[in-house]
Amino acid sequence: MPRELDEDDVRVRAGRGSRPRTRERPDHADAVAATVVAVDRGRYTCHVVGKVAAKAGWNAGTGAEPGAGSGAAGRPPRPPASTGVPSASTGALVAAVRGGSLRRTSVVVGDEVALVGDVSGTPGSLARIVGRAERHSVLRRTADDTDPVERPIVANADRLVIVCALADPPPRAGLIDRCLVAAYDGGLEPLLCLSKADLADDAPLRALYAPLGLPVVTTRPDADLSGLTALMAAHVCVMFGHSGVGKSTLVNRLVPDAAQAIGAVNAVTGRGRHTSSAAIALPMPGGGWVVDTPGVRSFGLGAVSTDRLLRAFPDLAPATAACPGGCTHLAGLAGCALDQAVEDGRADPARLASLRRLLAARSGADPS
Ligand SMILES: Nc1nc2c(ncn2[C@@H]2O[C@H](COP(=O)(O)OP(=O)(O)OP(=O)(O)O)[C@@H](O)[C@H]2O)c(=O)[nH]1
Ligand SMILES: [Zn+2]
Repeated sequence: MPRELDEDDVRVRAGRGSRPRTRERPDHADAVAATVVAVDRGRYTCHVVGKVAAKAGWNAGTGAEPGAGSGAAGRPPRPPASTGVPSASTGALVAAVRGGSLRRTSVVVGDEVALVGDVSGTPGSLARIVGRAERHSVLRRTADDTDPVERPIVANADRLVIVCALADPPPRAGLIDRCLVAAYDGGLEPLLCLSKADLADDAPLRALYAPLGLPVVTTRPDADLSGLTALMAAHVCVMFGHSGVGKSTLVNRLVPDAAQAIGAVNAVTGRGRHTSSAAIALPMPGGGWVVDTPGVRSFGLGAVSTDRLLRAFPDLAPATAACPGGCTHLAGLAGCALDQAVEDGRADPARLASLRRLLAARSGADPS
């Protein structure tokens, strides 16, 4: 796998001990570890979590992105260990820019980074990001389904909370399906949050998603959020959903001082939130983080392959070995071995129907 050189490589391979240190080749022994909580036009707001403990795992390269190869294997996903979830009680917020060696490395909300320079966090100070830890998950989308360029949105999140209103706006299963594909693809555990349960019945959507075995919770203004908080506590959770489904309302209930926390981030970047594309991580009072993302209309999946999606269905994937070459496994195709597997009782028809819905969502067959 290709890997970009990081600054450690540069130092080791240069091999000239007497070489004077320059601004480009600093000694990063004193780097501090931080988590990126907001990104705004080249400015990174970082939450300092302590000293960089070990150099292993810190690099400036992007070669081994999870999801693209290994990360989403073996679905359904296991709940991740909560170790490494930054605690809200530690650390200052520091503004930073990417160091030169990271110019071609993506850094997004949730990335763990190494900072040098002015890490005081005092107004006007600016630190430099000189390393980015390997990611264990990446939520990514493409601009549209024909766009092969993946754009990471959030790194290292454990859970994708797909927020879907039961009414106003009416639920769009197509968008839920696409979010599910992105979660399975990126190594996040999806959960479905059906909001505005005071307005409509949740039974049809629950029935639709039952075969996938994912947690489903409903929320409404007149009931507490204990079901949702139990699933989110101590995890890094991305909230995602169509505009108007009630995401901000939920974030404000999950993080009672959300407005204040967002204000603190804005004060650090000094720029204000860039609403069209910015994600922001906010610490939850009970531990863990909620990453709020702007409402979307669609979710491009141009870079997700059939094989990567199939890994989310370990019960069905083996049967596809008998498919004709290039089989898309969509319904109505002659020779798709998944139909035979259902006929033989080796596969659950409801699971196959769900897989095919996601495959169709991925390939753009669904207009959502
Ligand atoms: N009836 C009902 N209305 C709700 C509920 N949650 C939110 N709303 C209303 O739905 C509207 C949209 O809520 P927001 O929280 O702004 O939605 P959003 O998903 O953050 O929207 P964007 O900011 O566009 O992404 C507001 O008028 C809320 O008051 C709910 O559980 N029930
Ligand atoms: Zn097939």
